Amino acid sequence: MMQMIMPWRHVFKLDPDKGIADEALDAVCMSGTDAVMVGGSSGVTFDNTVELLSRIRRYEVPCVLEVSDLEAIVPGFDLYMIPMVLNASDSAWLVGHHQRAVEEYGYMIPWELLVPEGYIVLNADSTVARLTGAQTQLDAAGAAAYAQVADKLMSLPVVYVEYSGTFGDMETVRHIHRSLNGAKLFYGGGIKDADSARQAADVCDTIVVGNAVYEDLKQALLTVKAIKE
Ligand SMILES: CC(C)=CCC/C(C)=C/CC/C(C)=C/CC/C(C)=C/CC/C(C)=C/CC/C(C)=C/CC/C(C)=C/COP(=O)(O)OP(=O)(O)O
Ligand SMILES: O=P(O)(O)OC[C@@H](O)CO
Ligand SMILES: [Mg+2]
Repeated sequence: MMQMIMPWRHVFKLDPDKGIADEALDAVCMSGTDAVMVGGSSGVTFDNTVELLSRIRRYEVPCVLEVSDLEAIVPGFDLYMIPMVLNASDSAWLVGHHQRAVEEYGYMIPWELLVPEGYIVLNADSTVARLTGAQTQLDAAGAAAYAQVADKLMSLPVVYVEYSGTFGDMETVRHIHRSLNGAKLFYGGGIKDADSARQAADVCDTIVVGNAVYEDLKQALLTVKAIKE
């Protein structure tokens, strides 16, 4: 599974809770992005996830599910990304829901398709920060320390710096990137055009573009070419 995510530089994240027209979905899937990630922090259900997956499956682009709800785990994705929120105030978001999922799914879990992600949530004003009670007041060294726990103590393959909804502090992201040995660094939050995509791509391994797809698709599509030139 690491072989699959290693070369990713660009990912579009689509939210099953948000509608997307066929034409827009076509543009996203044919954009040259490395993968489409399906996920959101609220309103994700089994039905809206199945519906989105079946539409994306008309295309060749890799399609992965970022699991956020036990009730919305749908078979048929290429990979399952499993967020573990390192700076959550409640350990349910670090390992609790995960323990319940493993107990429930047991032997049915295709472990080779699971990719754990060490999430560091840094935008206090985001749904995911509120949901998980994330301790977002971290300086660069504090955030990098979480990243090193994920990378060096927990051997997680991915660290995900999550500024969902706002463009983050790129110096913090650079600092985190430099502190990693083995883990790949994903960055998401507020990337909405070519310029913000280049800035973020400069300081991480993989950029994730979410809300921009729904807010200004034309600009969102420019993020692919911008970082692949
Ligand atoms: C046969 C078969 C396919 C079996 C399935 C195997 C499988 C995948 C088993 C599950 C194993 C497992 C360990 C599952 C974990 C279950 C779980 C519920 C874990 C909790 C995950 C978590 C920490 C969720 C919190 C929210 C979060 C971090 C979501 C990630 C996505 C995110 C941050 C989206 C941004 O949200 P958005 O809505 O876009 O935000 P804005 O409103 O700001 O835009
Ligand atoms: O929606 P945006 O702000 O682009 O963030 C992308 C992604 O990191 C959300 O989980
Ligand atoms: Mg979003």
